[in-house]
Amino acid sequence: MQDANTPGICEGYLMKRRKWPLKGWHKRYFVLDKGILRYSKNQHDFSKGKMHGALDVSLAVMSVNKKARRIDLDAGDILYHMKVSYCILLQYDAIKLTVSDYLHVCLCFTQSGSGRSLSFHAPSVADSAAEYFDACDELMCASSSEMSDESGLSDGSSNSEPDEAHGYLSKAPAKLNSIKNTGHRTTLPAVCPDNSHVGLMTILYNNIGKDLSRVSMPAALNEPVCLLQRLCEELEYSDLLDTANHTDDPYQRMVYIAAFAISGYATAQYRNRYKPFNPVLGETFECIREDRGFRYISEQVSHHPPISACHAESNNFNFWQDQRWKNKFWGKSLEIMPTGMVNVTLKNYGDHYEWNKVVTCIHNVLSQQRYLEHYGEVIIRNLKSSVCTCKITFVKVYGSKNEVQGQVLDETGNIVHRFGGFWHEGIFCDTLPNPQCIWKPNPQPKNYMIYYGFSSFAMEMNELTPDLKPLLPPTDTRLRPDQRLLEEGKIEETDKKKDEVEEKQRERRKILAKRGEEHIPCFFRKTLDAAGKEVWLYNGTYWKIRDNAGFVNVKNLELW
Ligand SMILES: CC(C)CCC[C@@H](C)[C@H]1CC[C@H]2[C@@H]3CC=C4C[C@@H](O)CC[C@]4(C)[C@H]3CC[C@]12C
Repeated sequence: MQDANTPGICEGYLMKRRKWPLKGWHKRYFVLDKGILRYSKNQHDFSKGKMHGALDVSLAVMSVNKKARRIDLDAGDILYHMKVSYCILLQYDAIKLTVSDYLHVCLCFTQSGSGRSLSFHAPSVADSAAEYFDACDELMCASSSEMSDESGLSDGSSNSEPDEAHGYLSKAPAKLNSIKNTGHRTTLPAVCPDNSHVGLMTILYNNIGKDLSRVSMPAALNEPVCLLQRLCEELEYSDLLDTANHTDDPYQRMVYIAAFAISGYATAQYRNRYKPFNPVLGETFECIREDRGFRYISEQVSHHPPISACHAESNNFNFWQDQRWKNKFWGKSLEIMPTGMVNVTLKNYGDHYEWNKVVTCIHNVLSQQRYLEHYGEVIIRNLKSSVCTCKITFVKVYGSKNEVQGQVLDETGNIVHRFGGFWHEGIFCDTLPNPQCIWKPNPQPKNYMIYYGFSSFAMEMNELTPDLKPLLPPTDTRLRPDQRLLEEGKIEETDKKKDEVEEKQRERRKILAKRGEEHIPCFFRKTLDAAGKEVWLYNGTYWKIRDNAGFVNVKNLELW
C-alpha cells in the first residue's frame, strides 16, 4: 500500500532488540524500500547484500511507546522491537502517519542526525485506522511491566547467531514411537466446533487494557480442558523423571531433567485453535495414573491474577509449580510470560531441581494463521548440589523454527553434555556414552485435528468414569457442567452454562468482599521461597481426605 507521495528509499541506523541472546540492543542498519523493511549489521553489509529478515510494513501493526522511545512492529510472523535515539517520536505525535511514513521519518532523522526536511504526506485517518491501533500503550501498562532489557547495548560487531539446526533426529529409536494401551478412552465424545467465523478481532479490541484471562469469550473458542488439566499435561513424559531417578551420573541425570522441561512444550504444536477453560476460584483437578506411577492434584488458588497451583508425587519424584503469567499484546501477536518456577525432586538422590519457563508467543492471534512459538532461556539448578547446572535455549532466529539447544555445565562452567533438537520433534544428546535420542513426542492419535489437536494423554484428561465419580470432590473439573457440555459438542448450551458458572463466581466474590473476607484455598498454602518469592505449596490434605473418609464428609465449595 505504497502511497505515491511517500519518499522512495529511506535508510538509517536504529537500535534493535537482540534476537540472540534475547536481552539488550544493538545498532542495525535499516532500509525501508517500497514498503519492505530490511536490516543489516551495517551499511557496508547492506551494500554487499547481506540482509536479515524482510518485513512488509503495510501488514504490520505498529505501536509506539514514546517514553521508552520504542517502536514495535508486529507483522504476525515477525516481531521487531526497535528504539530510536532521538525524541522524534514526540515531534511527530500530532500528525497521523501510516506505519510506512512513520518509519520513513524515523529513519531519515537518524540518518541525518538532525531534522531534515521531508516531503511526506499525511494520509486520511480512516485509511489506516486499523494500523493505528495503539495496542501497546494501553495493554502494556494494564497487564504487564516492561522487561528490564536496557542493559547490554551492543556495538553490533559480535557475531552471535547460533549454528544451524542438525538433522539427526531420524536416529530416534522406534520403540519411543509406539502407542500404548492405557485402559483410558482414546477419543472424545464429540468433534470440535468450527470456530473460524468467531470475530476475535472485535472481542479483543473491545477489551483493550484487560487481561486476556478476564475477557469472557464464546464457548466455540474453548477446548474441553481447563488450565489445571493443561498443567497436568506437562507430565505426559514423566517417564523422563523416572529415568532421571535411576541415573547415577549427576550430569546425565541433568540431561533427562532438561528433556522433561522441554517435553512439556510439545503439545503446543497442535493446540492453537482453542483456549483452555479458565478455572474458577477453588476449582480442583486430580489425576491418578497408576500406569505412569504418579498422582496429581491442582487447585485454582487465585482469580485476579489467575494462579493455578499443582503437585504430583510418585515413587521416583515430586513435581510442583504454580502457574501465573503476564500477557503482552502487540497488535497481531500475544506474548505470554510465565513467572512461576517449576520444581522437581528425585527420591533416590535427594536432588531438588528448579527452573523457569520461557515466553510463549501466539503469532497471528487474530487470524487462522495462528501458531505458537517458544523462546528464551531455561536455567535448571539443583538446589541441593552445585555439581552442575543446565542452560536450555529456545532459539528465536529467523529460519530455524522450534529449535532448542542445551548444555549441562559443571561447577567451573565447562560443558559436560550438549543436546539439541526441536521442541515439537525430539531431543538428541551426542555427548552421552552412547549418543541417542533422549526424548521424542508420542505420535498424535488418529483424527486429532477434529478433536482439538489433542494428544492421547489430553483426550484422557477429562474422562469421567462411573467408579471415579463418587470419589471426586464436587469442585473437580470433571464435574464442571459447561466444560462437560462442550466436550459433548453442545455448544449453545455450553455458552449458557458458562455464563451461569461465571456469574456464580462473581456472586461468591461479592459475598466475600462484603464480609471483608479473603478466599482461602483448600489444598495449597502460600509461603515465601528461599529467594523471597511468593510460592504455593501443597498442604498435604487432599490425598489424606480422599484416602480416608472422602469428600462427602467435608464442607465443600459449591462452584456450579
Ligand atoms: C482466542 C484463542 C482461540 C486463541 C488461542 C489461545 C491459546 C493458543 C493460548 C491461550 C492460553 C495459552 C496458554 C497459557 C499459558 C501457558 C503456560 C506456558 O508455560 C506455556 C504456554 C501456555 C500453555 C499457553 C499456550 C497457548 C494458550 C493455550
